[in-house]
Amino acid sequence: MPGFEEARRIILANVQPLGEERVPLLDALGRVVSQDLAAPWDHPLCDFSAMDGFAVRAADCAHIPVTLTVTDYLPAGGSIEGSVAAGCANKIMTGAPTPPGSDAIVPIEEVTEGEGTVTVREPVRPGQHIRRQGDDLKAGTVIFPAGTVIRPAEVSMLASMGKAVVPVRRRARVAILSTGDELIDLGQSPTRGKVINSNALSLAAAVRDAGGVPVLLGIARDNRESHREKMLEGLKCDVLITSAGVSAGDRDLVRAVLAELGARQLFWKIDIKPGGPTAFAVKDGIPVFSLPGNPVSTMVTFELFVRPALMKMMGHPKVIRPFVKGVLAEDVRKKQGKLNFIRVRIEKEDGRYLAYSAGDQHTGVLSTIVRSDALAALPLDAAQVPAGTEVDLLFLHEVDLQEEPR
Ligand SMILES: Nc1nc2c(c(=O)[nH]1)N[C@H]1C(S)=C(S)[C@@H](COP(=O)(O)OP(=O)(O)OC[C@H]3O[C@@H](n4cnc5c(N)ncnc54)[C@H](O)[C@@H]3O)O[C@H]1N2
Ligand code: MOO
Repeated sequence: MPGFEEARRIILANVQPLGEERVPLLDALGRVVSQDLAAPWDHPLCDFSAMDGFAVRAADCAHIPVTLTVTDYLPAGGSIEGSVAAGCANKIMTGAPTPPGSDAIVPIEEVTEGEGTVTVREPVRPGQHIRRQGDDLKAGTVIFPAGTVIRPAEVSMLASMGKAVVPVRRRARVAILSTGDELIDLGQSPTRGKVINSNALSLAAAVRDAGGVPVLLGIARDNRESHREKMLEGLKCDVLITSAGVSAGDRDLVRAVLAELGARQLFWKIDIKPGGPTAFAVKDGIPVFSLPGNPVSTMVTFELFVRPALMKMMGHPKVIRPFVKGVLAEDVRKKQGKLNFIRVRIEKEDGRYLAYSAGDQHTGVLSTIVRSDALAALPLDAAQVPAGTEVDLLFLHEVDLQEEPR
């Protein structure tokens, strides 16, 4: 039986980046560049003024104050015809190309304007307040190598380089299959013994949150035919996730039917809690995650195993959320012999993360995961972990956000 890291290693060794597609720039947000992208031109395209003021010849201003004749006006986006002769200046606005002849910009605050003249009052250094052509990027250099994640800053750079369409890794299409005769669809009223298929929704939300595209297959009933039919449909996607039917029950058919379909099982059961019965298989290159049905186990195993795999498939160079050190704020009992991931609330005290149990840790208890900020990894061999123990935390969301100041 693999442990947590070994199971994740096996999974990541068996998934590969998906193909690429070209998408409009804004749709590339959060996606990963699939080919090196070169700059088609210099950025900036030409020398330009970084200040509202006057384009001058620095040599004319060696002795200040000096009065120069204003021969042109160059607003950003306006005339680019100006030039600066000896003893002259052009009025220029931020962003306008610097006129030939000039080699410095004097900000408006450092001059006195007259009738067709300008008097420079402060010393002038050659090159001051001029942004140079190609300072940011030279034509032909790689703007972003393949593997770059596109965030708003990358969008800004790509837009200024004229990249209206960007090659990116495909989003993973992830088939989600729930199994079980007790399940009913969202929208139906539950009666005793029936359970709304919430796992399909929590998994779909998690897939979308990871940047993938969920494909909801509905419910496979507890018979081989129903499993087979739905699984064959799911195997047309990039990934298949099944929920439930993977432990030791008479009707736990998931692994058996996957085997009949020719899926190669790489492991079943992991030395962790929750998520012990998780299985992983591959069918013709399609990874199949069989997650335990208890709703919290489904969500936790998605975070631990499926999310990194989806990230790798979608081209992300970094796929593993790191553990962050924290301190257990209270004694916790745990199952010995398994790495336990308990749901915790986090408070910050003197710069340290303090972890409090978020409540009942049974894997059917949703209110505990709703209340929790992180999972705390409690070591394999312990049965009781005392308050004050340093623990690894896996954050489920941002915890350091602050309220608006009053
Ligand atoms: N004899 C053993 N019994 C169990 C073991 C074991 O090792 N030996 N493992 C336990 C653990 S741990 C877990 S976790 C569960 C996982 O079992 P399955 O994955 O086979 O899931 P089910 O038994 O079908 O369902 C468990 C639980 O989750 C509810 N469920 C299922 N699907 C959904 C869904 N789509 N949406 C919402 N809730 C769902 C289901 O009604 C059950 O309550 O097995 C233990 N047993
Ligand atoms: O390990 Mo099960 O996944 O605890 O609830």
